[in-house]
Amino acid sequence: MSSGAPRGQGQVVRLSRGASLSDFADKINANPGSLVQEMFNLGEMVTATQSCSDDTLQLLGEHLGFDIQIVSPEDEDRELLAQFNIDLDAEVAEERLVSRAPVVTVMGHVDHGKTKLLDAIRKANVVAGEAGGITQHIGAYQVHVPHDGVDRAVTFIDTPGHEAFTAMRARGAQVTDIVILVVAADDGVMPQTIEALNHAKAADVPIVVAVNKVDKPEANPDKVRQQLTEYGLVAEEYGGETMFVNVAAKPGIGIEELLEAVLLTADASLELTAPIDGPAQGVAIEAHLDKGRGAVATVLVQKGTLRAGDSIVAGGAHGRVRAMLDENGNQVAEAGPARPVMVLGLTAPPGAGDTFLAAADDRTVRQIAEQRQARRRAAAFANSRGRATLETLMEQLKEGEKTSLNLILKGDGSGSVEALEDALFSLDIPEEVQLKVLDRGVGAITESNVMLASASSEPVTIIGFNVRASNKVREIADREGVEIRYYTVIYQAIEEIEAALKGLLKPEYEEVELGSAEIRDVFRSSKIGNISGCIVRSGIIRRNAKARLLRDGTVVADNLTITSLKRFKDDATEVREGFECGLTLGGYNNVQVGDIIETFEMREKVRA
Ligand SMILES: Nc1nc2c(ncn2[C@@H]2O[C@H](COP(=O)(O)OP(=O)(O)OP(=O)(O)O)[C@@H](O)[C@H]2O)c(=O)[nH]1
Repeated sequence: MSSGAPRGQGQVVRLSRGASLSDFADKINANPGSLVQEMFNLGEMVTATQSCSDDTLQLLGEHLGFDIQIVSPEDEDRELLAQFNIDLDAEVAEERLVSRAPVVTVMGHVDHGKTKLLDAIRKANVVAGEAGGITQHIGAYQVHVPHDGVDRAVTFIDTPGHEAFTAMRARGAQVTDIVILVVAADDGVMPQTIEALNHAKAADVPIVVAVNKVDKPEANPDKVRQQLTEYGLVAEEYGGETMFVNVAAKPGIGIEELLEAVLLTADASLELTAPIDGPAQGVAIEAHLDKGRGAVATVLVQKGTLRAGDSIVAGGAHGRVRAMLDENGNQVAEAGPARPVMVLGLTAPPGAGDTFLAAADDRTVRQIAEQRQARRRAAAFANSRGRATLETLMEQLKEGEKTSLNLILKGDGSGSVEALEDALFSLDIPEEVQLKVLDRGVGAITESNVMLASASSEPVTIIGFNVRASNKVREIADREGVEIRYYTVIYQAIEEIEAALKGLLKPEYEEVELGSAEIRDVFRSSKIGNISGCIVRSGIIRRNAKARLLRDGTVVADNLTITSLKRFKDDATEVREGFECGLTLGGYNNVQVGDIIETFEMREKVRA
């Protein structure tokens, strides 16, 4: 069947990642319908406006005789800047480089003392008599440390935890040079310690371990050292390369030693230099809208020097630097590399991790900002769904490509996660596939799991074993193109992964979520068992639909059916988001206030 789509003779067609057939059609002056038809002939049902995977675009391009070049958002931005003669990666002559302060992020398990440590570091450094002396939280601060008789600066990102770290990395911003991993000596290595460690490793950032709370009688700092060897962090005193420092953030003990360790680690493993002259470039750390002052953004200068009066663009915002303030609320006239400053004068708050740069004039920065905004709107519209899935893995294998299967495992108990991992690694894995588990942990699938997957250079699949992701986390996964697969029995997970590895994966049915409801009240009925009084949180709840019950993000019962559904006294077939209803789950009675009921249908999967 001929579609009337034009044929190319190897002409190059550049398409943005996640482009639709309609975008492709625009570039080759074709009717979008003709490309839909071509795809159909090739065995794929794709609509004209749906965002396509790289593979789909390549397949169609090859079929029609075009040389498809897919351009990433970062490349596009570089090209945009090149139109204004700006090259962020331009080589800088050696003699223009000066050494700069290391930029440090503090990560660790909940309550292990990240916030206290950041406070202690800042306090230890407040110079007596400094004007104002009132420190402000601006998202980052710099301290000065005497080191070998020289005054050295260290910059701290003042947002503890790995959320900010991964959010920035997901946007391609490498801000952190060193991670301080805080581990409480009375608690030892905990799940988020490992998570933080994995984030740092994935980013290839050296780690200094702060063994905190050593003032507590039950503190056991040696145990922390021992525990971390299992994760490849071997203390120097044990013959390894990682510096461990005992600290007590609350009374402020060991802070100087910790700063010393940061500088030693920086000097040993990093070459931290940047040009101090030239227009400033860097990253936005955090930003908000202030009633009186308008958009307020903390930026970290990475190259060049930022001055009051400069025209800057940060993400899709632009403006002229009206004033710059440091972490003590003092006005500063200029900020060089590794210096964080709060900037007033932007048209809107940029996103954390957005790059900023100073340019020649107001007109240039306005034009860059406008073009970025237009591009973001287009990208949001196309909502990239070019996701890597077990299915794509299988396709790659069929074509004999070498590939890797990267997983993050989350489960309802550490036993089940270990069992799953053991079973995975005992599979007969084909030579062409490298199986990697990037992270593992107990509990619901979190935003930070998704961000780690999204920031990874290779596609990552998150496996949820008896645990789920909240709607918000699911939305983020969709937006970032991260695949999440849920299982309730280990062998099913193993079977599917093995099938994908052997190129046999052919799931015929998929679960389509209908909606979710929260239990607000439980009524006991001697006749029909427990009735759950619910509010529908999303989608619809339908009678006879399949359901599962979640408590704190963990599946407590699966394979349930909504056997009766009522609105007030009347039977209902379905109840929509925002409305209340009463329902029963067959004979299942172990329901509690606060539980979430998720309902779904099994639908035949549309496959090429
Ligand atoms: N004894 C003692 N207590 C500490 C020390 N450092 C922190 N704490 C206490 O530990 C608790 C948690 O400290 P935070 O700094 O809030 O911990 P965090 O890691 O920032 O916690 P989240 O923000 O919840 O992740 C607080 O009650 C602190 O007072 C320490 O060195 N010694």
